[in-house]
Amino acid sequence: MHALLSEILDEVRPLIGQGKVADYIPALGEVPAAQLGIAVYGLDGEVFSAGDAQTPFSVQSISKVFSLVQAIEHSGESIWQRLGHEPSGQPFNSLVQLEFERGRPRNPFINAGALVICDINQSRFAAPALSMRDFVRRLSGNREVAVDLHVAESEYRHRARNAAMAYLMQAFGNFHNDVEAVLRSYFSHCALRMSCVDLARAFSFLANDGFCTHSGAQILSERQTQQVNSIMATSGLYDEAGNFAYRVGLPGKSGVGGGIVAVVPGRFSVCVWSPELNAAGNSLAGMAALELLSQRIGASVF
Ligand SMILES: NC(=O)CC[C@H](N)C(=O)O
Repeated sequence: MHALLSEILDEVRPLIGQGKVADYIPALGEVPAAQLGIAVYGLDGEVFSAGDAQTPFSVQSISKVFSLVQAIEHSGESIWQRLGHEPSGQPFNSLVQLEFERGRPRNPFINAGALVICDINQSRFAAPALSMRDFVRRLSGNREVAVDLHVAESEYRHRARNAAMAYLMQAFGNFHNDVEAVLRSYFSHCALRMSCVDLARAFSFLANDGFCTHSGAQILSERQTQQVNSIMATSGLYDEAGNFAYRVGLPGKSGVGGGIVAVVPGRFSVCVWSPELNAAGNSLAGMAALELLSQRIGASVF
């Protein structure tokens, strides 16, 4: 597996230079582009990795999965009264659909949906940012995981679009807490810094019927795990979810920090990272690497 992963990275490395590092959040624009890493976490606890797999990066929208899992754990099925689980077919930060659909986001993996999930969690946790940090520390087994305060502050300073979504939902009666406080929580989740190894490990329970082997905890039921994976498969890569299903064929979730996590139920979880993005905001080399991995080992769920 180590050899296969190195081979795949060598094949996709020439793509670096063809994408663009996200700079609409200025602090993210400072990340050097020429980085590439991959880690696979097998259900028996074995880790395989290649390239910059130990380098922490900004998880960004990958945190939307952790937020959803926390919301399901603490608020259960009732969350679906506030948002849907349909693909949006729109960019992650789109506002148009939200107005047409009267403030009810399509799914938890676009920004509007993640903000509603953060609003739900804000009502449950005294210190949502700390609860999230501790949750991902447990899931990843890495007590060093921390929030990059420089990125969180940069996101807050450039929050206009996310704030517009949250206030629009408030106007429709679908937002219950102070918008600025929820935005702070949301940005601190996005600004968590984790490596490919951390993320592959943290997602392993989704490949294992909800059971996290290294912490010995049942995080979600088997049924809830299938549901989260189904939403990743249909909505995890925004308006490119169809292309990801076609090319990679796995439940996955991307972030504008350049990370993409995917799970192969019953086998392993994988995280790939390269900061340059394509037009849909997904890692260009990362998508190509996952496509090759899925093809070579026959991992597509379809
Ligand atoms: N797609 C992403 O990773 C977007 C997350 C980013 N923090 C934002 O709100 O814009």
